[in-house]
Amino acid sequence: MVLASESCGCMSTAQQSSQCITNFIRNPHILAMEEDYLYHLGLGTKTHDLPAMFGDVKFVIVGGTPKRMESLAKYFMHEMKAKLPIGTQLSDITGAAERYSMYKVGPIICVNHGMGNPSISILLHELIKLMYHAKCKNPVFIRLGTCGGLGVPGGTVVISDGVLNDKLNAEHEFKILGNIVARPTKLDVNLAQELKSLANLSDDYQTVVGKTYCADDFYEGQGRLDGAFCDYKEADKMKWLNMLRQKGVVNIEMESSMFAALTNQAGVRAAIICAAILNRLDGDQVCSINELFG
Ligand SMILES: O=P(O)(O)O[C@@H]1C[C@H](O)[C@@H](CO)O1
Ligand SMILES: O=c1cc[nH]c(=O)[nH]1
Repeated sequence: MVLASESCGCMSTAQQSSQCITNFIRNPHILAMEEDYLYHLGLGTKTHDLPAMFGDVKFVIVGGTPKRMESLAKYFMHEMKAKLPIGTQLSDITGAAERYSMYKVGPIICVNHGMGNPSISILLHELIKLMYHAKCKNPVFIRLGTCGGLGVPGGTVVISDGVLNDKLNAEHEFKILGNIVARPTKLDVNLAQELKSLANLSDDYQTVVGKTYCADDFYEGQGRLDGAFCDYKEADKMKWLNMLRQKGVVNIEMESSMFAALTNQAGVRAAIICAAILNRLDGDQVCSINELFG
C-alpha cells in the first residue's frame, strides 16, 4: 500500500492521515477485490496491463462531447509530433464500452463526460480508480467545458476558483444509502492562478478567474425563460442571476460540483476551464457556437 503524501496536495495534513487509505481511492473493498473491471471505460485489471498502458499519465482532461475530446487529442498529436513514436495513431481506447470516448496522446488522456453531474460522476470514479490501478504519479485533472457567462461576454474563458451548489454552499451533496453527505467542492487555487498566468494580453478574448455555479439542469435550473416549462417572470430570473453575481459567480454550468468534490476527495490537483458561449445577463438562447468561435 502506498501512502498518498504527495498526491494530497489540496488537503490538510489531518485530512490526509484520516482519509488517504491509499493513492487516490478510499475504499477498502477495492483493495480486497481480485479483479476490478471499469465497466464504462471497457478496461479491467485482469484484461489489461493498466500500469503499462496508463502509468505515464500526467494530465486527465475531461469535457462534454466525444468530438471535442477527439479534436483536442488531435491537436495534442500535432503539437507533440516530434516527441511521439513514429506511426502513433489515435484511437478510442474505450472501444466496445461505447459510453465515453477516451484518447491518449503521450502523458495526456482526453475523455468526454456527457452532460450533468451523474454522468461525470461515473466517469470520475472509474478514472480515479484507473489512476490508482495504473500507479500514476501526481496526475492533474482538468475539466475543459462550455458555460453560460454571468456579466462576461460570449468567448470569455472562465477559470473556476470555487464552486457553489444550489444552496450557495461550496459543497456537493451526495445521496448515499438514503443520507445526504456533503463534500467540499475545493479546487486547486494555485493551479487556477497558474493557468490564468498563461493567458496573453494579445488574446482576442478575455480570461477571468471566479466562482462557478453548478446547476442540475440547463433550463429552469439555470433560470432560463426558454425551456418547455417556466413559471417565473423575467424579473425573477434577473434578480436571481444578479444575486449569484453578488456572490462572485462568473459562470454557470452542470458538472463542476461533482468534478471538484470527487477530485478533492481523491487528493488530485484539479482545475475547471470553461468557454462562455453567451452572457446570461443578455439572454438565454444559444444559437450557434460556430458563430462565436469561428
Ligand atoms: O463541457 P460541456 O460543454 O459539455 O458543459 C456544459 C454543461 C452541460 O453539460 C452542457 C450544456 O449545454 O454544456
Ligand atoms: O448557459 C449555459 C451554456 C453552457 N452550459 C450550461 O450549462 N449553460
